[in-house]
Amino acid sequence: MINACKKKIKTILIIAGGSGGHVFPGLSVARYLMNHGYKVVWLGSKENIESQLVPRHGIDIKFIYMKGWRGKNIYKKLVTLLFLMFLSIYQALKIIKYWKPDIALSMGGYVAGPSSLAVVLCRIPLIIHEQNRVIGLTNRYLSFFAAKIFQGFPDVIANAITLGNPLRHTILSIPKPINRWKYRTGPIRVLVMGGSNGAYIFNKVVPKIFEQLFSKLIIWHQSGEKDFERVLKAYRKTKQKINYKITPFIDDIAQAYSWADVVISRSGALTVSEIIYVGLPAIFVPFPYHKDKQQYWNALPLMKLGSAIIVEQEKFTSDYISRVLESWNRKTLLVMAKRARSLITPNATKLVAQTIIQYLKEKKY
Ligand SMILES: CC(=O)N[C@H]1[C@@H](OP(=O)(O)OP(=O)(O)OC[C@H]2O[C@@H](n3ccc(=O)[nH]c3=O)[C@H](O)[C@@H]2O)O[C@H](CO)[C@@H](O)[C@@H]1O
Repeated sequence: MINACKKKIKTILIIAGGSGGHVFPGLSVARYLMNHGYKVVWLGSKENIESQLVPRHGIDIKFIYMKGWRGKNIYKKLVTLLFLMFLSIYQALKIIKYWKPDIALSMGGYVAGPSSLAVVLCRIPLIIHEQNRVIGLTNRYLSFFAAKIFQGFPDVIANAITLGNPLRHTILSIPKPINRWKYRTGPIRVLVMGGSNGAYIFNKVVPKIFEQLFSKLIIWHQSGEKDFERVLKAYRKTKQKINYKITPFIDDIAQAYSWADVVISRSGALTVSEIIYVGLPAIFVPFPYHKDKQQYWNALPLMKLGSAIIVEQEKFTSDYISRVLESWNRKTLLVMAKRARSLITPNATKLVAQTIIQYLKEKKY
């Protein structure tokens, strides 16, 4: 009798893995849902960023084995992919049957395909979220099975709801550019970000830019774990002891954004959304190996607005970027920062979480 009266806490399964661009927005939504009395569980993969980050937020995470399939031999690739696909769907099915979630939100990454198919096979409603300005292959197929489709930017998927990309609450509380810039003097502060794992091109070229402009710049360079020592050596070789800081991964990215005058960055969907929200001028170098050029499309509206420039990777040389940086001062940068903020959208974390909550209420799951 007592049990029958007890209200069951609804469980939301989040599927996201591989890189920050999928995991951080998932964590933002998870935090909101947990603060509103919902239980969140997570499916990811063991080798990636989510295995460390998610448990730190008090969320139960389980893993499936799924990898990317780059390689030259097409048959080998296909057989490996099929084998991995079946294995990971089987693993996901077992986990889902154990957790019995009421709904699943797939934020993408390698784990998204098999885990979301397992969700559909278990007849659990699936919501997918596309962060980029072009739809990825996995989401293209999953969209046929999804109960709802959310998108970060408008006009990407015909029947999707545009809710924006969920950002971390620490980023949402950064003051506006005009207030950040108010008492700022001294060299221009350049934040270098290569997506979740650092970018080799920045690691190779930016120390040379620093060598050319060291009296005019302070650099905070996110190198990725793999290249950290090499990048540190490259800066030390410049014989300058001050005005640079190298970090493999910046945990408190809000602090870095608040500090920066300008960002040199890849244009992953989340970084672009964060730069818009915070209001920061940028030099974007899109990841050049995506067939759909998603990072170029992510950055394009900012270039059109005049708050950023897009530099293709082969044109990212120390001479060219030094010239660009020298042509900017704090006054020009503030104008650019304000332009970026004109693309700001409402709080996507709240919108995504509230739409899920509403769906659960309407369907009485
Ligand atoms: C190479 C590749 O396939 N990249 C894709 C990947 O990007 P990836 O995850 O690398 O990049 P995103 O820009 O989307 O997200 C990076 C996230 O990590 C955070 N961060 C980064 C560095 C750091 O030191 N600290 C930190 O917190 C950023 O603030 C951001 O929240 O997923 C994105 C979202 O689908 C896509 O748009 C990208 O094209």
